[in-house]
Amino acid sequence: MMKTAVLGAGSWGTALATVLAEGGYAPLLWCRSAAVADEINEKHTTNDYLPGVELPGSLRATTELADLRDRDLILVVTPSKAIAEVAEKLAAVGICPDTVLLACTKGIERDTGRRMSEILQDIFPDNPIAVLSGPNHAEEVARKLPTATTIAASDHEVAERIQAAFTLPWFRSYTTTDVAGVELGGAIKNVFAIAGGIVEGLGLGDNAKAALVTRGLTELTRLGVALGGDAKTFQGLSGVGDLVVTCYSELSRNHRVGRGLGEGKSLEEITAGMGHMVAEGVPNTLSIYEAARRLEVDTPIIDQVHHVLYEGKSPAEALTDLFLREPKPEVDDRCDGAAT
Ligand SMILES: NC(=O)C1=CN([C@@H]2O[C@H](COP(=O)(O)OP(=O)(O)OC[C@H]3O[C@@H](n4cnc5c(N)ncnc54)[C@H](O)[C@@H]3O)[C@@H](O)[C@H]2O)C=CC1
Ligand SMILES: O=C(CO)COP(=O)(O)O
Repeated sequence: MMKTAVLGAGSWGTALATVLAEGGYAPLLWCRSAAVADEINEKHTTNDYLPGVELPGSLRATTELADLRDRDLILVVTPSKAIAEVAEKLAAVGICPDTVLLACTKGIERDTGRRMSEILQDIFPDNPIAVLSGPNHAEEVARKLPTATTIAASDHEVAERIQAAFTLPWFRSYTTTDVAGVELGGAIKNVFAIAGGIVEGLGLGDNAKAALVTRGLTELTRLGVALGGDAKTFQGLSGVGDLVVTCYSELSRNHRVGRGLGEGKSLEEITAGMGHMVAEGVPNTLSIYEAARRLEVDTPIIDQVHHVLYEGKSPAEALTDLFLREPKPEVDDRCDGAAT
């Protein structure tokens, strides 16, 4: 059986560690904080991240990166802004060349536009790199509520090995070789999750939400294909699946950011109230907006979320500007029937 570890003990890293533990993989969870590691080892809880959840006894925590040296599979689940720094530290302690690194963080690096798996591949050029992403709220996974996800690796055999570790009566995983598509869906949907929250905060109703999700999928696909993903992948769990779950769910931190903005709160006020929790859509809106501008892809909803977050535009004005754009057909015949 593979020896496993998880790098990053926030809600998602810990929830994924519970899946591995339930499958008999006895994961080692690397925590930045000694207090979090002690709580996990002594009480089998992590009340700041997954309150009310009893963690499996076979899940052990450590603060020593060197303890991860002998692992066959390492899940990387820090926030996107920390992934390069933590991965560099792991590289400095050294891991085996055949250790598989599985990126579970959702985001795109600003300035370089690198996906999380590309950051890992640059730091670990000889190691196999894979990605896990889907409609997966940590709080539900940790409570063993039925969940499906996607595992991507350019080498299908690697994806299948990981899939075996993520197959339980309540956790199902699917494989693909479209690494870019899976990662891009998870990162880009964060921006639409903020927009979904804005729709709720403004009290705009269900028609508006359906329009956002549908037009959002068109926009996500258009940008995702331009950035190297396969259009079919965006119809799957890591694309439309994740878009729907975060646009509709109160569990989504990005959704909560958007709702606060719609209710008239400032971004600073909202993020201060979220404590240690990351809403990746906040930095991701910048990196994704900038990537779209570099490629000259039309992204009207992403543009408006950017203007609300970073240019002080009011959500109501952003909505009016979206609706009063030049009228156009829903499907553009000039583009082989692709939605415009
Ligand atoms: N929470 C969820 O339901 C899901 C989260 N994700 C993604 O997983 C990633 C991690 O999110 P969560 O676990 O939810 O985070 P979280 O908001 O629960 O906690 C953040 C974690 O990151 C750690 N951290 C912050 N800065 C760090 C640094 N510089 N070095 C090392 N660790 C650092 C904190 O100590 C904490 O453990 C994000 O990219 C998120 O989008 C993906 C799917 C589901
Ligand atoms: O990605 C997620 C669910 O699939 C978690 O969403 P948030 O980061 O918005 O909480």
